[in-house]
Amino acid sequence: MNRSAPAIERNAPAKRRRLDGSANKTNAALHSYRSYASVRDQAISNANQKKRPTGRQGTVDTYSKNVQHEVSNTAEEEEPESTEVVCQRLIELQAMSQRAEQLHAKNKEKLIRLHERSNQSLLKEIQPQQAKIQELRLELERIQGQADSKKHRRKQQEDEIAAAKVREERKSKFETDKSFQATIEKTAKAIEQTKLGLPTLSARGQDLDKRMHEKDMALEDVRKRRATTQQEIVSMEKSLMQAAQRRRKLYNTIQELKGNIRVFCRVRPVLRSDKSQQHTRIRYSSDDITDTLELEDDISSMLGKRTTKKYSFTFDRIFKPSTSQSECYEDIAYLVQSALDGYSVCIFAYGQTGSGKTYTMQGPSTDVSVETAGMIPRAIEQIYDLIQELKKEGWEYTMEGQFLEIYNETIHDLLGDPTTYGKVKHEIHHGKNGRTTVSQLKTVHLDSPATLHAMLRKANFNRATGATNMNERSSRSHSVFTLRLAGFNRSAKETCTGVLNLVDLAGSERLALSGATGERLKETQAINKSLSSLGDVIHALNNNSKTENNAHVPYRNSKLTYLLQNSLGGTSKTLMFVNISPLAEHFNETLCSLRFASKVNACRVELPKRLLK
Ligand SMILES: Nc1ncnc2c1ncn2[C@@H]1O[C@H](COP(=O)(O)OP(=O)(O)OP(=O)(O)O)[C@@H](O)[C@H]1O
Repeated sequence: MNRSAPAIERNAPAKRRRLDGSANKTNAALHSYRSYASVRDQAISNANQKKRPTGRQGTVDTYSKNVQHEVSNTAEEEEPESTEVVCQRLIELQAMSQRAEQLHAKNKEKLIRLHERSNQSLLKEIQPQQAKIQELRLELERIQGQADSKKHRRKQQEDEIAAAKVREERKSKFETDKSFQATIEKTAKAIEQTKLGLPTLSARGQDLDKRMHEKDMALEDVRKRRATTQQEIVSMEKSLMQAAQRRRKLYNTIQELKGNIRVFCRVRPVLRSDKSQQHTRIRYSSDDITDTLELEDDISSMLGKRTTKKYSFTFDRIFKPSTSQSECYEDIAYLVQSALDGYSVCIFAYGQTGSGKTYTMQGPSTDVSVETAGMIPRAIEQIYDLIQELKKEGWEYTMEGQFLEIYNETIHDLLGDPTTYGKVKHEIHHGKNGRTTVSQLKTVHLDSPATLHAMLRKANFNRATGATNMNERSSRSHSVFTLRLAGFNRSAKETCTGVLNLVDLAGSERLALSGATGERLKETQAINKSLSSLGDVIHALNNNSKTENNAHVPYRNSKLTYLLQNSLGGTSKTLMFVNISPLAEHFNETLCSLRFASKVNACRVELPKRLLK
């Protein structure tokens, strides 16, 4: 309705214009007819005036003439007509006039009707529009009214909210004030009560203080008793340790008396650089005297049944992967002391490549520190310290070091000129006094730890010469560090000489290496020869100890066994480190090394004797 109302309003003027047009046309026709009728009426009236002065007949004639004259004047100048014609004409004119009048009236009536009709239709058309307009107006007014009432309501609400806010603020202020007042009152009451209870509290406080003091005293007493107990525990632990040490020493002495070569086993940790991180399952156990390790291996039978096979080995000491260099050294320190006491001591490391022989003997190839230093630097350090101690008892010591390498069954002087390798022949001699010497070896006088470190650096450098890398060369040759100690006690007129041999053997897995050619084949054959000779020597020594025979021991079969003759079967104090890898992929090689070490452990050698000059 709202949308159609303006349309109707828009169309109304056009319709009005159309109706006005037709009314105008009728008016124009009426106007022209009226002009014509007025001219005619004027003529007739003129004619009548002219006729009136005379008699009736004369009047008519005059009138006719005048009319004729007037008509001719009015229309055109015509020929004078007869009265009859004029009358006739007049009658005609009158008839015409009547007809015109009638037409006029008719037209007028028609026009009026037309007007009325058009007005009515207009009215009809306008009426609904007006009604709509009215409706719209009413709607507008209603909406306006609603808007106004809403506005009014909103205003009222706003006013109410503002009033409520004011009320709320007043209320909260009032409540805050009230609660504040209540708190003040409460606090005042509490203060009052506290004041009243103060004497009781102070009495209770004193009582508490007294009890606290008593408890403190009791605690102190307990502390004292605990400290005493702890001291007792420490001293008991100490005496237990001492007892264990004594038992071990005793055991060592028994072993020495029996002539056994002692064996220490060391398991290296899994390294980040190891390709496979899967390790062998190893169980460790120990009693007061020996340590045992048990390797576990899962075996599948032909029928697919899986069983776990265990391999158990007992050695004098077993060092777990977590054992530090210093812990390892603690157990060989007494041997180093023996070298100062005039014994020949030999410590050698056996194991496959990468099992930690060089690490044990010297320390890591990089980042050597006080913690990671191996057995050689620690031994020298200890010897220096002991020499200082023994000075107080009148002993003067000198130390000399030699470092050789057995590579392809040839001895190289690691402290000499590497360009002369293979050109200089080094001979091994065993003296009657149990001393072994090698000819043409450079001897370094070790008067300070610094000279020792310089010597080790030079030996390592020479060992690396000609090899693709040091680790490779170290696994393909045996290295022997010899420390000779000569002591003289001026006041006691006593002398003593000791020897400490520290041997890092070639990788034992090389024994199984096959398919090598050229230089590698030669190396493999040489390592095979020396390590299998070592095995043969151990085997023969074992047999001798079992049968109590003194059968031939094939020391001369390799440079290594010949060099170590006095250490293996002689009067030396010998200790072997069997280094093993923790990795599952090296399980078989580990097993071989442990079996070999067990045989070495069972070997009986001659009783150690002090070396004489
Ligand atoms: N107990 C250990 N703690 C930490 N790292 C070790 C330990 N034992 C060995 N390693 C590391 O394992 C790697 C191999 O050790 P090492 O070179 O001593 O073996 P190796 O048996 O002497 O080998 P090769 O026969 O080739 O001379 C080195 O990187 C070494 O630093």
